[in-house]
Amino acid sequence: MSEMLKVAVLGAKGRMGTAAVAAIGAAQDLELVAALGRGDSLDQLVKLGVQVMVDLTVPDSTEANVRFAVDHGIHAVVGTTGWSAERLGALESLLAHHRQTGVLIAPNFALGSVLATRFATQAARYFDSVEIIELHHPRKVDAPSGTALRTAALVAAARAGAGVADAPDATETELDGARGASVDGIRVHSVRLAGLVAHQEVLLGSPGEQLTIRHDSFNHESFMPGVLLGIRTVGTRPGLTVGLDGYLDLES
Ligand SMILES: NC(=O)C1=CN([C@@H]2O[C@H](COP(=O)(O)OP(=O)(O)OC[C@H]3O[C@@H](n4cnc5c(N)ncnc54)[C@H](O)[C@@H]3O)[C@@H](O)[C@H]2O)C=CC1
Ligand SMILES: O=C(O)C1=N[C@H](C(=O)O)C[C@H](O)C1
Repeated sequence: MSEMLKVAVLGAKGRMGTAAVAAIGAAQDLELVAALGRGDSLDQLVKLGVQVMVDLTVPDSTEANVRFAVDHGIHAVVGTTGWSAERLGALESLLAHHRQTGVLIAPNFALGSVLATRFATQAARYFDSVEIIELHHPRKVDAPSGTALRTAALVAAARAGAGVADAPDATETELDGARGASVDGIRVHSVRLAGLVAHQEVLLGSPGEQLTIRHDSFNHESFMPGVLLGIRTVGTRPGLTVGLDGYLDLES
């Protein structure tokens, strides 16, 4: 029997961390050797011989956690939000000095969400207008969601690449925030509502028609197949991968 992969979860007592601890515990090829919370020393990762660290913490902590992992040759699977272009650039520079180490930054581990973002990116060039509505539980600390930021960036790049004009919008006066946030020119609206988990709609419109691409996560289990895929794959993909789609064969 091949050796089990030694895995640590950071943020183990949070909503995602709790689900990840259960999913890893149930996987026969993975060994959960550390379940860390805020204030726990990362030195334990080294002492325990952790091979893959899963970061499910908060935007303020994740960068330092991942840099520690990379510095110690530990692969990292990251679901935490807050990875700006600047942070990603700095991480790539660090990884250039640690060529065997892999990092996956996955704004969303739910396979349906990854597909929805892909479909929206494919559709974006064919419509005059695109806007994104993301809807989450009210305990979420960041807005817009990491998924919406990623979707907007990909949609904007697809439209720019195809030479699509800006979406029509005659707004002259606006109450602050009424038109949402502009992410690379794409309007993103954030809803926080008790009872929700994680949901997103991409609205695409042209005269006389509308296409809506919606994804719903109804619980945190929905993210776990993606987390497990990330853990099993990250060691075979040195360098930085942004988006779980990088580990999926979506072209066939
Ligand atoms: N990529 C994905 O599919 C998903 C990503 N997320 C993201 O994952 C992150 C966590 O989300 P939730 O679990 O809902 O949050 P949460 O607030 O329930 O859990 C975060 C946990 O991390 C702990 N923590 C904070 N700093 C830490 C540190 N330095 N070391 C260890 N633990 C630390 C907190 O004490 C808390 O227990 C958020 O950024 C969220 O947006 C959430 C759901 C899915
Ligand atoms: O905080 C959450 O809950 C989620 N965060 C991620 C995001 O910001 O996109 C992923 C998912 O939407 C749930």
